[in-house]
Amino acid sequence: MTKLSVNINKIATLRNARGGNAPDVLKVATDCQLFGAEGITVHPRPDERHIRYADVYALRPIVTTEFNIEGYPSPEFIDLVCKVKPEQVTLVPDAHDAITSSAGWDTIAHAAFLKEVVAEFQSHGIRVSIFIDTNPDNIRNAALTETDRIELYTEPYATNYVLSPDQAVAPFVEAAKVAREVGLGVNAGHDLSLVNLSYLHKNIPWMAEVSIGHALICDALYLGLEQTINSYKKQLL
Ligand SMILES: CC(=O)[C@@H](O)[C@H](O)COP(=O)(O)O
Ligand SMILES: NCC(=O)COP(=O)(O)O
Repeated sequence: MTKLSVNINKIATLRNARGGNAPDVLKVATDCQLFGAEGITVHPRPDERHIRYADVYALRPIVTTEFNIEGYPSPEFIDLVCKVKPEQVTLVPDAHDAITSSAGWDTIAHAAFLKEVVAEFQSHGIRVSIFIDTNPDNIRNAALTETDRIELYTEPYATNYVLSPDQAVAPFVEAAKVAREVGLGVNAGHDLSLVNLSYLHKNIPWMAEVSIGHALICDALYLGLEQTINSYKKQLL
């Protein structure tokens, strides 16, 4: 079964817009799990523009499913993750000022660094996943770091899906097969949505987890908009 981990970054973006505590990130995490999410993902960025380091500590006791913390393994990030001890950490090669994640690791160029960081997290009992594109050499080299899993960076799949689902998914199926051959678990994420998720899952049913944020939170707004407007109209009768 492929688990759904809900990325709640965008809830924090909305909260931060006004400086108060609405929407409440902790309540949203609790409710996501109540409504069936099998994990909660956060990606604290250095500028704390959405999830803050303090949120990550506060979320730890709230997340009773699987807590997945994503980010670039800077000394501050490593310290945070080792203290919070999530079930999983996903290593992402983001630049300090990245708008969002836009590439996977070059696991050949960064082999020694990744191996060291993977070992450090695993020594704290934390499963490690490496964010990666579909290049088979990168995946084979990821296995040499002794990471537990990889997370396939699915933005190219999402972009190309609308042109040709078959062609879009093909490199991802090949990549997931290589990962399976070398003993790595497969996660996937970035720009997955109601439009493209089911096709990816049909083609790679052995994915362990997908983490979805942006589209899922947008859909939650749209799917809830009618009921919400009705509720407000009733206040004005
Ligand atoms: C690692 C990854 O795939 C990203 O999708 C990330 O978690 C999203 O980050 P932002 O919410 O900051 O765009
Ligand atoms: N790891 C991917 C993730 O957590 C969410 O990405 P997105 O759905 O916000 O693009």
